[in-house]
Amino acid sequence: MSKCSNRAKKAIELGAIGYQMLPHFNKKLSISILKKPKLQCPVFRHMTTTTKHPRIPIVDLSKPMSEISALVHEALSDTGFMYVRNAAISKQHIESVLSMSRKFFTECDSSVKRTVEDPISAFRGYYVYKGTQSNVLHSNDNIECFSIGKECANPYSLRSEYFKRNGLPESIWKAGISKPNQWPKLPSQQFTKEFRETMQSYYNACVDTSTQILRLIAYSLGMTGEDVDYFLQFHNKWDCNLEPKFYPKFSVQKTEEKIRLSEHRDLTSITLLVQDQLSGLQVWDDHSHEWIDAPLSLSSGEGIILCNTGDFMAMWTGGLYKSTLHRVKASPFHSHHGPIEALDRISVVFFAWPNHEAVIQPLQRFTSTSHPPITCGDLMPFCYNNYNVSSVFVFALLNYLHFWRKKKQVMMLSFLFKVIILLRRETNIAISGKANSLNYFVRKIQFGYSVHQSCLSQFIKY
Ligand SMILES: O=C(O)CCC(=O)C(=O)O
Ligand SMILES: [Fe+2]
Repeated sequence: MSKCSNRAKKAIELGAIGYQMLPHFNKKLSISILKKPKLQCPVFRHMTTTTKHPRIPIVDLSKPMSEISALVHEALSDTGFMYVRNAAISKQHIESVLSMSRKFFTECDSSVKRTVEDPISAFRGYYVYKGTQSNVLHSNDNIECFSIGKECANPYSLRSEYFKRNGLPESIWKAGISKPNQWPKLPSQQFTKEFRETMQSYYNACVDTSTQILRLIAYSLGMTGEDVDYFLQFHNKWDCNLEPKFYPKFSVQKTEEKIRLSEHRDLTSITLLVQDQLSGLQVWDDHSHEWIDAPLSLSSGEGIILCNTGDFMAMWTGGLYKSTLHRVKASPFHSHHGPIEALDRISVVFFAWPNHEAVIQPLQRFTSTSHPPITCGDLMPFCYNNYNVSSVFVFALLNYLHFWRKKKQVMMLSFLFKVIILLRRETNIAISGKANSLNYFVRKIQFGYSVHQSCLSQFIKY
């Protein structure tokens, strides 16, 4: 595995830039399209064996920070992943959020889910996406999601500062991007109430846990006293996202490994994850060039959760704390007769983001990396499905020109193809009654362009 021919490397390099270009297929992958992954060989990654690895340590949050910070530093600068125990999320929290999510996904029929459908994927409501972006119709990689944001009387206030500062009229962002949580009316009143209470209380427990971890991260970077709250100032609105996911079960014909969610990095400060099956999540290990299983079992008797640092933490720390590729693999079991079954799976993911208007700059000791400051909200549009089309369109176009100059023919064609798809989509949106004003259209293009400019200069070297 360590050997990667130059030809393969080159091919990967070409492929890597355009990788996961369409954010509406997988919305958390945005930054991955902006930087060349440091990874050597995605093709070979698929060929490697998978091993369980002791390199993801368990950090006990009940211990003093001085005792655990070295372990945190080691884990986050190594794989960017660690398990935490004794967090503000209890075992009961985990059990109830997993069982409520399972109940919602498996017992509610599509008519109930449709009432909370989130067609523009603004991260509040129910939606389905393809985890591997496969174009094969029968590919079983649909992932059902139910997403909630911070529950508050006026969710628009969470992002208004950012959007006003950027001169975007409320009509563009208010109804779509900053909409309230969409709570489903479930088959019984009891279920409806419990579902909502469980989700909200789990969200709050995630906020408390993220607070603990962000302080611990600051400490592990050498900050003491009041400075351990350094990262909290950027998160004080807790405008984050909680997302239970359902990976349906399916039959596979061959014994080949089946990926259910493609490799990606998270556009977060930190991500917190629980899953209801022992296995599924895998983490790419840059040292051994292998996928590491990150098993996570409830049966361990403690409320252990998996935490990883995302792109924002990597920016703050000049890449010292990693934003590492990870993916979800199916857990197949062999029935004595008939085909192989891949088990269904529930995971609940909490994406902790900074406030939209928060300016992200490397910490002083990492300023040699000299990224220009960028706000969190500048990057988030890559996550918004509908809203974001122009940003992606402009991005694709500029990348296309960039490659054209470098005479990278293969990618040119691929980008051209993507540009055509996006153009078609954009035109449809502009023509449909939803966005019939030229002003809206032009604004989106301008916004997309400015996002592209800042992102490109920010991440191309990263
Ligand atoms: O479902 C999982 O275990 C992982 C999900 C994930 O990585 C993501 O949504 O970013
Ligand atoms: Fe992820």
